[in-house]
Amino acid sequence: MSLTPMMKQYFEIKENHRDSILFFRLGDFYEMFFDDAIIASRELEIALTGRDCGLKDKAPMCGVPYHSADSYIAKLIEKGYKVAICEQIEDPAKAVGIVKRDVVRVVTPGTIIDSNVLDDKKNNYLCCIYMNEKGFGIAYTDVSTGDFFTTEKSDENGDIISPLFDELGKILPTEIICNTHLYENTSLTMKIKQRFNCMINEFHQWVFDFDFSKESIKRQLSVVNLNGLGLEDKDYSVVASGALIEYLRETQKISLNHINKITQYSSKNFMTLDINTRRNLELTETIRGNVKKGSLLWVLDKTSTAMGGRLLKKWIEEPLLSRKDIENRLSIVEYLTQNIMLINDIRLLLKEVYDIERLMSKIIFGTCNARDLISLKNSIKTFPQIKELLSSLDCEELLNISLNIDGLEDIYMLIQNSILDEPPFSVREGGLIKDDFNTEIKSLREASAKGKEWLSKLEESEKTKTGIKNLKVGFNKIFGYYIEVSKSNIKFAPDYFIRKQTLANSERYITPELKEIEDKILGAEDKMIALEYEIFVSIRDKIASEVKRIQDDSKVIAQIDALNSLALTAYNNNYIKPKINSNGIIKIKDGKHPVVEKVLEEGLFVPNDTLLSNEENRVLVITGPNMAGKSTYMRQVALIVLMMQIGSFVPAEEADICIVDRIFTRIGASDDLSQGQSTFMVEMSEVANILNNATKDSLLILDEIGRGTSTYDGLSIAWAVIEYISDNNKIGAKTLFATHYHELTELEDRLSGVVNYKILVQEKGEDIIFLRKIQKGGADRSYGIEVAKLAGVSSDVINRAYELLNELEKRDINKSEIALSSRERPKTSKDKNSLQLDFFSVKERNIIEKLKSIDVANLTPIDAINILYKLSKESNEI
Ligand SMILES: Nc1ncnc2c1ncn2[C@@H]1O[C@H](COP(=O)(O)OP(=O)(O)OP(=O)(O)O)[C@@H](O)[C@H]1O
Repeated sequence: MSLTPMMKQYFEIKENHRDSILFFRLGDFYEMFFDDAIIASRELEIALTGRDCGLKDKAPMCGVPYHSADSYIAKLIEKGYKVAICEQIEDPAKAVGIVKRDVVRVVTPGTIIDSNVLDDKKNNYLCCIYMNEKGFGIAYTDVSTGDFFTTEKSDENGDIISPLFDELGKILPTEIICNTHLYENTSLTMKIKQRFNCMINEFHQWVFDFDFSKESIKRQLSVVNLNGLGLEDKDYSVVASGALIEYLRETQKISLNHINKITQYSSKNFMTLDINTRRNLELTETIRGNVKKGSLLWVLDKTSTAMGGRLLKKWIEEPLLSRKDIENRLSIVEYLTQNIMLINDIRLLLKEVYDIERLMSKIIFGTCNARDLISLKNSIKTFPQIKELLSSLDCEELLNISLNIDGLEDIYMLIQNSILDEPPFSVREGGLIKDDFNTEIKSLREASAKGKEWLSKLEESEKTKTGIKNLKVGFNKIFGYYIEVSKSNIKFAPDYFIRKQTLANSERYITPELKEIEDKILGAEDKMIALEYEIFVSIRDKIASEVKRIQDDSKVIAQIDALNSLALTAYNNNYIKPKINSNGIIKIKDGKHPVVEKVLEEGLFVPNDTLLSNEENRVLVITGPNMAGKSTYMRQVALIVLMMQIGSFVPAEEADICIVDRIFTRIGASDDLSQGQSTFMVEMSEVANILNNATKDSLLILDEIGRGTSTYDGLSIAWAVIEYISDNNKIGAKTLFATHYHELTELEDRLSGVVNYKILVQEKGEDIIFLRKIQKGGADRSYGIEVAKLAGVSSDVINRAYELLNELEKRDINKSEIALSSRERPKTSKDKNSLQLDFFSVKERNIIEKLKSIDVANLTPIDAINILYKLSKESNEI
């Protein structure tokens, strides 16, 4: 027994696409066979059947209709498979023997372009990593928009893994291809896969070659050399970019002309945010639920176009470091906020602009329809007005952008003159092209219309001839045109009526004359459909040749949309324009958390001030009861700084902020538990990362460091961390440090730059009232049991907890007396007295110091009484 010719062809094609599920086109279906069929039938929940393949057993088979294939492909991609689409590549009518077939495209998570599957306001990145011991290059592209970026990092002896993760945390690719060096590091690839929830595969090692890559880039960009592309001395970037282009060539099979620019950037241009910080600050999605609602993006995004939405998201992910660039964005936002009418006008105008960035890729892939072209036409119509707006905003000067509208009029007129105003979705069923655009279309349409006139005349004459009043001419796809006669009138049907179909209540006939008319009508319609499609494709290709210009214009529109969105948010929420300083100060008056403020009922959010500097206010140790608002306050400061650095106004009454190079956060438990690390281990590795990478220009948000282990270990770690961070010779970074270890408030007196802050609560009987106000000083209690009570923990447990607390506090006092006497004192001073002072609390020490300074011998009795009264009052406040 041997394989059928078709199965032979199947195996030959499958051989080259072993890692993909092969969609094999047979008529109106894509069929899958053998293992592919077993997998697909399980994943898509479709029936598994069998097909004779020339062997003893039938081949397992399942299939999906051609017309609804997109949704099935999307489902498989979502489940982590690649799908190779195999089409008939010659006209079956002209084929000699078996019709030729080949794979026309491999769809992977990173190369999907179906707009039903992609999120409008999110890029879908395919990423290539080239890595060796000394460094890495990353190139990534969004095939649906044509964006292509690359960056690299090399460090002979340093850490290249953290920067790699930082970059990936920003890109969040859906698919990664990499070289063998990285792929063989299975623990690293596993970590990448789990952390970023993406597909990661090795690509041919021979592709990761500098000269080969150089040639690939030159071919893709149609340039003779790489000069002026920013890729000089960027060997890692060149190799990663070349390999990525090669992967696209291999999977997409067509030349992707919309990818015509490579943007090389350095991480030094943007604030570095590691993946934990992005998550903790909930920049683009929430920690719980991973949804946009509740994130900073949710508050800031008032964009009108999908392109603007995607760009704003990118801005939030890449806060700027250049003061000039930030100020330029801010000044446009400021101008707009002063002209709310202008903001609204821009919004109205931009609402008419379609996602032309993705539309151009559809044009390149040949998947756009006539409606898309109408949308393009309507978008282009707004361009002259948008251009005018840009010049009124000084965008050309401030942002160095301008809208190039030369020649777009031709595209507008081409679509206007050719495409009907409301064409169907399908481009293969006619009804696309205007009569006047093409004389042949006009005469074919006339012939078809005339045919329909003949038909109605024929109907009338047959009614007269036969006397059957309710006789009618109809059409269906299988039998074509027919004459229908109801059951009760069949007896009047003449002999020249040839029976074609019998229905329950009627009989259908044809006549030689009807057949003749049908041939004329259908012949004209078939020809017309074919011609309309041909004309449509030629128009599409003509527009494709303008891809670069339209893409550049779409980028300009995205910028104005993103700025307008920032302005509208600022206007609606009464944000203010932040000042930028170069002296390392973060000074905020009545700052608010942009998201919590929106979630709470209007007026309920309590604003707070902040003062951080390189000197006395470097590290703020923040204490306060559970639920008081410590985390909210710290995040609010980080978000206000970050908003300023994307060029946004900020939620505050006044803000004078310095540019920070990085924001680090260590908050709560991460989800690395799946990777076999304990909560505490994760916490400590995050702390290690911060201590290793923070600089004096960084902003650190540290929430309850050390709480993941025993009290004394945790306290000691937290203490040591503050010492290290506050030391100008080590890090000296501006830090907000929230803690329930009240012992840490002692550091205010020991370390320069450390200041205590507490968030106030008011005790009312057994209850506490959260005031949400921050104030200088340290808190004395955590009120954990009161908060547990508020949370609804049963009174039995609460009462028992109070009992235990009393018990433990008593024990703790005894223990701390012992501990204090055995604790090794810091050897900071040789002065015996000052060493002994360490035995006392800060307030006690202050009192002792005051007493020491009083000349007791010369005091009058009244003075002595007054002093003792004052001191006893102070000590009562302890
Ligand atoms: N300034 C504020 N104004 C009004 N409500 C606030 C404010 N800050 C925080 N809240 C509310 O208080 C809740 C608790 O705040 P948050 O989580 O910051 O407390 P916390 O002190 O960090 O608590 P814990 O120590 O238990 O982690 C928030 O969910 C928010 O609704």
